[in-house]
Amino acid sequence: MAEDWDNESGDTAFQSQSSGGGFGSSRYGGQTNGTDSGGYSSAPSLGAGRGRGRGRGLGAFGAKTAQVGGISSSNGFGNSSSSGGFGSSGLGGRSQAQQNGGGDDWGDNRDRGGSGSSRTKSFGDRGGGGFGSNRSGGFGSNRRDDENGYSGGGGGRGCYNCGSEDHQKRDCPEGGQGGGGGRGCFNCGSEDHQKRDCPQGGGGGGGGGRGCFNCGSEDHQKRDCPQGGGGGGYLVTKVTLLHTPSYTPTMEKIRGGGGGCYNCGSEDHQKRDCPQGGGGGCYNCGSEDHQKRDCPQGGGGGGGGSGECYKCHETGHFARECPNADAQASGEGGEDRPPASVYIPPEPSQDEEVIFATIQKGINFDKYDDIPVEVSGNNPPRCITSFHEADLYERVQENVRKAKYDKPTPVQKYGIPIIGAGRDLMACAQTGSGKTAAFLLPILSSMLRNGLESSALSVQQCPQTIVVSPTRELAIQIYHEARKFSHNTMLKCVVVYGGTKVMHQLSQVDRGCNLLVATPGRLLDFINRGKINLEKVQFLVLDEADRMLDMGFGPEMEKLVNNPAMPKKGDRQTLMFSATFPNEVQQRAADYLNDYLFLTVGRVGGANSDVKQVVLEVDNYSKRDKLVEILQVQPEGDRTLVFTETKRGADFLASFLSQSGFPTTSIHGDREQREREEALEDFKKNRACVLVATSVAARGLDIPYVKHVVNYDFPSLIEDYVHRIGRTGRCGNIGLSTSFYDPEKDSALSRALIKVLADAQQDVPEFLEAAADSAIGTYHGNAGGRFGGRDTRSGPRRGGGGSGGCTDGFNSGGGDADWNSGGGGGGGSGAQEEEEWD
Ligand SMILES: Nc1ncnc2c1ncn2[C@@H]1O[C@H](COP(=O)(O)OP(=O)(O)OP(=O)(O)O)[C@@H](O)[C@H]1O
Repeated sequence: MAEDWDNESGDTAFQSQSSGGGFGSSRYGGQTNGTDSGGYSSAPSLGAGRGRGRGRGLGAFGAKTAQVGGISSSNGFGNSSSSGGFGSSGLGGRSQAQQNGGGDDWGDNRDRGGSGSSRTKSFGDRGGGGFGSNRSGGFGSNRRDDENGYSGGGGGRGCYNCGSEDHQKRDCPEGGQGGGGGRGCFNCGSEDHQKRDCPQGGGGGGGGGRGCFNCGSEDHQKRDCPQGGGGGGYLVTKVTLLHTPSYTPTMEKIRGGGGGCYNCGSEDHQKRDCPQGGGGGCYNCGSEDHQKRDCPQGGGGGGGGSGECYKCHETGHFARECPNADAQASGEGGEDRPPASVYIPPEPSQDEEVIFATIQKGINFDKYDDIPVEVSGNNPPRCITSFHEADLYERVQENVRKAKYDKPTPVQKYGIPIIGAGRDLMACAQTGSGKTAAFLLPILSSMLRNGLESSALSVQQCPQTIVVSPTRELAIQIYHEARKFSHNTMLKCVVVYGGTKVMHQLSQVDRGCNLLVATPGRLLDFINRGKINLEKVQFLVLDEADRMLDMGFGPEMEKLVNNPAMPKKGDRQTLMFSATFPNEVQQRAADYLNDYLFLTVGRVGGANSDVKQVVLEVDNYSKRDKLVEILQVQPEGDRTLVFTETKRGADFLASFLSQSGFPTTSIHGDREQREREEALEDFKKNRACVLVATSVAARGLDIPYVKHVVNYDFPSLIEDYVHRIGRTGRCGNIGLSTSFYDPEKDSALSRALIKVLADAQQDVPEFLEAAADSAIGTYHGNAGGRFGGRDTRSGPRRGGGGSGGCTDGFNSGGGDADWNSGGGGGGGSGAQEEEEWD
């Protein structure tokens, strides 16, 4: 589950806390990654120094053309609140240097960068260099001819020159000295002499630039610099990973040349005098019991000491007490991954046109009415047929009109009265069919009618509604929907999610909070801080509920519902929504629900039938060509969303597509939150017509004009497939999905895929049938009987209680025998649903 997002091969090498030096040196040399396009590297994944020093590094990037330029993490250098985080960066690389001379520009800047800088030539061309720390801790060596394109991280003991643990640098048989472990001269790159003998003169240790590392002048050395000495570095301030040909990252010196404090950035004092603390305890493991040099965990790079937790980078606790540790481990949508969250999201628009902007209904919107619906459980209320019948609060009704919702979708027709009647609900309806409004409209109406509780003056906020979402972007989207429907009311909606500055979001909550949308890690953090109190919760909503209850988020949800302040089930309303609900998750969900109704629109876990599904047999080596072929015939203005399984794969592909003439951006869990939001915005605004994404964008996102979803890599779970292709074909619009099926890798899902295709009346290719015949396993999905075809309470061969019927003759029971519809009103038997293949 979470591994889609955060546990990717190739990244793990960078993640060891104990080995990650504070000086996160990184290099993806020009040709090392095997792409024609030269070495694009995923900046975050290059964060060799992600360890103690949080130096994710400015990702090295060797691109063939200068315009394509290098994208890299915004954070590496000079993380403002940490002494660490000097990510050595190599922008340039062999091909850039050779073809464009582009390396010079970058190199000049970096040469002056002081700590963490390295010479242009060092990367991709010569290796060498790669650290130049004059302060604490780690280093990352960049070795020449490193075909894997990476070396660094440093921080270990042993020789800083050749990396061997058998000796120290001073005894290194390979010679070398000064900063960086390269052979030959660190100043001019020649292998004929050492830097001390360099005829071109040369700088001090660490980087080998000429002249002063502080101010760049060639007239003096750093130690004599009239501007004072110290660190410095460069930050990529333009962080949008928009791989357009015209893109050029902007470099800006931060903490430039200033000696000053490595902890808080102030130039008034040194780190040791920093009033903000700064590194009590061990920089390696965070313990206060010892210093880094005594750390029993060994390793350790530089950095640290910011007073923030090393795991989640929030203040107020150490890593060992981190309340977000579980969320970290689970890899929630990239939730709370380092580096420190300093991002302040833009204020939402007050412009009504923006607030009420929505996807236009498509030609199949009215066909929603043909989809069979079932409600099982005790005494379901009657469904509604129009918003007028919905008994919405007047202002909410008005906002529904402004949003141009003139008719409810099935999940709204059934869901709104169920929630309005105070019942718990587990609702499953196809992607893009309006589940968000199905829960928001009755909740907002109820809150407004029954009185709002929060006060901007309270130290603690007691929201009456909590909506949890598995990804940050989905949380933001739900928040905007809540704002839309509560427009012109006193009701206060707030969103909190990881990757953003904690203080900022605390201040948002302080303004008053009736409805809180949140990702789990940040929510639990705010609860632990005493900022959010759950005692007034009336509505607890789990959007993408099956995801929220699976192995990844299950523990967080457990903590949430078991919080002593949370009203017990029965005293709160618990509402769960998703397009997929595997049986085992349904069973887990039941623990949180009280006498709930189970609403299904269409088949549980079925794909949206407005999406044409094409499956192509494409082996790994042909995927790129095939994708280009597809994009070449894509009509102008259409957006294409391409899914890969790994974050690094997403970055490689995004870079490749950009260089192939398709403006492309990417979103995944290793990107800064600012980058993620900008990427999405670029895609929405068509500045990039292709978005390459991992599963972090698979669920819930409602992006206009996405006409085509491409599964470049097949997902590992059939539910992910259903959600991914559901990013198109929304709200009655027609969409297209193309999935590359690699027989070498994807056969385990062949049967589940056939079922999804057949259920949605799609063509099943012969190669897939053949694969399914020989596939091992008989389950629909790889977890065994995952697709809940019905309410699991009903047992085999039993229909649910059926709904009370719908006045417009909705097929709420006793419908098409193919569907597991309950007997109308009074229960009765429905057709047997196939839950498993065998
Ligand atoms: N009754 C309606 N009339 C017109 N448009 C609607 C209506 N209900 C929802 N929509 C629009 O349909 C789109 C999809 O809605 P929503 O995002 O709630 O779908 P969803 O079922 O939650 O999808 P997913 O399963 O992907 O999360 C949105 O743009 C929403 O504004």
